[in-house]
Amino acid sequence: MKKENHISYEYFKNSSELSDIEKTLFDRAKQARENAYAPYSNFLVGCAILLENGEIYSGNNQENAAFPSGLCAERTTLFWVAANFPNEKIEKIFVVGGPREFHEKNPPIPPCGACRQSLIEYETKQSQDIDLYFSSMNEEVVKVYSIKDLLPFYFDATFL
Ligand SMILES: O=c1ccn([C@H]2C[C@H](O)[C@@H](CO)O2)c(=O)[nH]1
Ligand SMILES: [Zn+2]
Repeated sequence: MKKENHISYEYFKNSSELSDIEKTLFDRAKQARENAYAPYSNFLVGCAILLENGEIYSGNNQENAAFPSGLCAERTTLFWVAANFPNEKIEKIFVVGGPREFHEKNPPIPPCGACRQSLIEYETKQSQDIDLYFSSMNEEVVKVYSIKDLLPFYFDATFL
């Protein structure tokens, strides 16, 4: 039996199409990207997280001379938020990435597989979907309505 799994997502040609809170998140993620510690890849990523209490927290990728010891912007920010506000639900996450020397053609940067798995953990835990936006510096934005849409057949605690 063949089955299909489709996802819906939103595409913004330019950030001017975003709502005010979305623009704020985009700005915060871009600011955080400036402080990324990425001397090895020169690929800078910023992330901003909106909690249900209205607070916004941001972070960026942190690399290491021992390459696998570094961490992506999404998990750096997510783990800090989860460590400090374990009971606040996450409403929206905005990710902005691209090479240090940015080119107009650089596409929106989606979270890597490991980050998708970590993000799923917290979406499942809070029993509320998270809007995830990802963009490049050229202002094109993709929005998905749940982390689950980025990770079909995801593994979570229900299997344990
Ligand atoms: O969505 C992504 C993709 C990559 N990176 C980081 C990891 C590494 O530091 C650099 C190059 O992969 O970008 C992120 O932070 N988030
Ligand atoms: Zn990642």
